[in-house]
Amino acid sequence: MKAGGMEIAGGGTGDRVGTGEKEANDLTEPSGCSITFLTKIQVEQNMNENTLSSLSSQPDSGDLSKLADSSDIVQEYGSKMMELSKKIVVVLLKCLGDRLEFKYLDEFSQCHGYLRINNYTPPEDIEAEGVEGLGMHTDMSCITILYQDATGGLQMRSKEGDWVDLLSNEDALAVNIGDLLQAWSNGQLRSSKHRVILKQPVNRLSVAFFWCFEDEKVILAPEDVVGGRKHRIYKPFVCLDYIKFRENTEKGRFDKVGYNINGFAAISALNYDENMPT
Ligand SMILES: O=C(O)CCC(=O)C(=O)O
Ligand SMILES: [Fe+2]
Repeated sequence: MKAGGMEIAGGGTGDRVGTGEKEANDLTEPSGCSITFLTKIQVEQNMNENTLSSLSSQPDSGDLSKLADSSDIVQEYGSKMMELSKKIVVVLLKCLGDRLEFKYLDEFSQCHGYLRINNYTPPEDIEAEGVEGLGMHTDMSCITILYQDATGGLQMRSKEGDWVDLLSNEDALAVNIGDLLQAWSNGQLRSSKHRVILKQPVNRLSVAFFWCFEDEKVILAPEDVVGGRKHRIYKPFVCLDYIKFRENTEKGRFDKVGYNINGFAAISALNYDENMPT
């Protein structure tokens, strides 16, 4: 589908909101990274009880329209997110091993950024336990940097399987590891399961910045990133193939997370043990 002059993968729960198509509002970063800004979003209606809806179907959502129209602001925000993503990945590489930030930063030099503005409209007669705005999923990115407005509602799933509220703080950004980095790090960095629960009868806005490897990149955990497991738990795969896999299997499945990186690239069912990142 097309929205705002850009093609959008409608209905995906992850981050693939733009295609490789270059459009007028692409920015090329000096480092060789590029960013695609989506100034309008469109997510298929009725994917999730009509709570997550498109910008274009919400002409009265003043804040969102203003944000989308202010392309200078959107571009500046995207550029800052690109810079921040690079800084975050340096920290993550340092955590993975001594001097790995020098050795492997180059692997991320062609990363793209996608910006998605999510607008949630809950029903007026919302019940106390709330309504699901976005079902449990993992992001397909390397990392996602997320802003949520004061309404709150973002929840992370703990290792024990409990949902933990990520309290809203308009001065803070949340950072998620995505599936691509989970695979690249041989599962040492875990892609977080998350969802959105709406508890208040007010519109909710979030801005998600997805930082992703280039489509054609073959993802294979480097030898000294493989870590304590001593063997790779994911077979090599082309980034775009995983994105297509998710798009195909998730259409209409906002509430399912079964089709994740483990299902796509885990080397064998034997790897589905308690140590397997899920
Ligand atoms: O709206 C939120 O807080 C979360 C959005 C999200 O997880 C996503 O767009 O992938
Ligand atoms: Fe997400």
